[in-house]
Amino acid sequence: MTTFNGVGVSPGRVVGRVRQMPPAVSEPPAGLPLAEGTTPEQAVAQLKTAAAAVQSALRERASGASGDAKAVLEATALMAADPMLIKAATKQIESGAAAERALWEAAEGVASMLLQLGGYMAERSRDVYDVRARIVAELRGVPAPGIPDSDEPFILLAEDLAPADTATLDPRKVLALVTADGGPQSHTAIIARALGLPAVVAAPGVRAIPDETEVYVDGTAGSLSTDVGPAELSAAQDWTAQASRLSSFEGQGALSDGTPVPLLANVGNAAEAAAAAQAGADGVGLFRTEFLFLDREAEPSAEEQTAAYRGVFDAFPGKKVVVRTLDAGADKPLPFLSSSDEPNPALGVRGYRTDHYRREPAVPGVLARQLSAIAAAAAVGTTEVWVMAPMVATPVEAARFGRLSQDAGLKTTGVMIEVPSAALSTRHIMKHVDFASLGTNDLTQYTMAADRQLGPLAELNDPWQPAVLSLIAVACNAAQQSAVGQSTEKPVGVCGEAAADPALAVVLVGLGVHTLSMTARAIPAVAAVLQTVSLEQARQIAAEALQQECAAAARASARAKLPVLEELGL
Ligand SMILES: C=C(OP(=O)(O)O)C(=O)O
Ligand SMILES: [Mg+2]
Repeated sequence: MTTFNGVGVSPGRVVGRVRQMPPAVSEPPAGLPLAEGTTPEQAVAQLKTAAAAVQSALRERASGASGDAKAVLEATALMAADPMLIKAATKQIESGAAAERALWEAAEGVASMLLQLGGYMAERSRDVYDVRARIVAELRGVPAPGIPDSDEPFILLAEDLAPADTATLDPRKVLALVTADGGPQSHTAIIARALGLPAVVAAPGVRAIPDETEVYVDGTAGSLSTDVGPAELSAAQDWTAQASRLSSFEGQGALSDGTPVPLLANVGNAAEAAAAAQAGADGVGLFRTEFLFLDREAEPSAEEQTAAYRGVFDAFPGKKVVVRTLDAGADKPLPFLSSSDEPNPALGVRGYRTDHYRREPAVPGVLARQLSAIAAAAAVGTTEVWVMAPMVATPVEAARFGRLSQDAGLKTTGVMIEVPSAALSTRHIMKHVDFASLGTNDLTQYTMAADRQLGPLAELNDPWQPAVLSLIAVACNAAQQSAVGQSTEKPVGVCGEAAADPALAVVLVGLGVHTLSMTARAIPAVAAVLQTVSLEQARQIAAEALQQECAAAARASARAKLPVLEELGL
């Protein structure tokens, strides 16, 4: 029997056959000449045949897809036989370059031209890079990059998933995700939870499993086993039955004694907001606004921003939507805001810092203009709009952000507590803002000094680490202390992935967190577990977890007090 252990990041148990994600296509060496014995005419013909094959494969996939995936595939299929691309490559082949190198350079030229045009055209540069990789793979006779195509549902094994891969990830085809790399806060993990797919990350060795091998994946335990017997088959069947019981949620999040715990959604655009409202979310606890800014040459106009924010607000009339201002930095550089030359992007000019600690060539005022656009969108309709800044490290920054927001006409302002210094300064920070939201993804990476993207550090990058729980406790206690003598306590929420772990959700509430925001998919399971404990019990469970020496012990101590997890297969 062979078992591969990793970190379980999305619950569920399935049995299925695996498909390996092909490796990324490497760049053909610069100056690679035509192969001996190949004429330029032959190379051009090979290129055209490869481009046509890629186009028809993409068209076929598009015909079987729907929604966003269909649109992505159709746009990419069109690009595969783009005359401009083929013409530019032909020219290079005629001057002696190998077809794959010629295409690589031609595509670079087309993509940078599209990027210069900006807006919609700039977004098409992604399609150019995608077809380039596919045509080069076809010329080399290796599998096409990206999610494999299959008529049968399969378990996807990969190194890690890039954001672009997930656009074509069809949850009806992919039964589970297991990656050799990637941490609990990686893109793979976030997508798996959003789609409700069982997933394991940081499981070294799984890339050697041959395609079509039947395996059992346990996304709760974080394991993959090639030994599939009656016990595994029945565990998978039980999960399917339980999953359908946990697929919907109505009403409001609350503990067994009636203590309300609003369950909010993390969203990134209007479509996700509509889906979250449908799933019963009580509002939005984290609206990530990056989607509008990434891959853009210039800052989006006030009108465009206002329309995009309205799209999200409209999904939650009369409810709360917490908008997080732009969180970009050297890891996601924007030409008008940040530079890409920092040695340590996670510790650099990121999030709120891009406003106050701005460096050339960034333009000033991006944050103030974003706040005005949010205020303009909030002025119409009944949505209760709150704003918060990411990456705030000091009370002084919190005060500056509060003033900027109020100047823009926004009433309820807050900050994310995702840097240890902010957690330790909560008492002072709360004097300047109306609420705080704990970003446990970054709080964990900064507390543990462990890059959240790195699979090998997954054990450190675990929000169950007692040091992380201690900082959360410090922040919650300080928020409570700062309310002494006041009529109401300023709310402290959690909007990191920790909120989506039902056992950790209980601990967070026990530590003093008021609201939990997560991917909408996770809400039914979190709601089901929260309603089995009283506030007093949650406090005891949290106190015990806090006493433990390591993440595994903290998790085990909480789980032992929550028998409902076992009953629900979570
Ligand atoms: C919610 C968070 O923000 P992001 O994942 O977008 O950095 C966090 O850091 O926990
Ligand atoms: Mg963060």
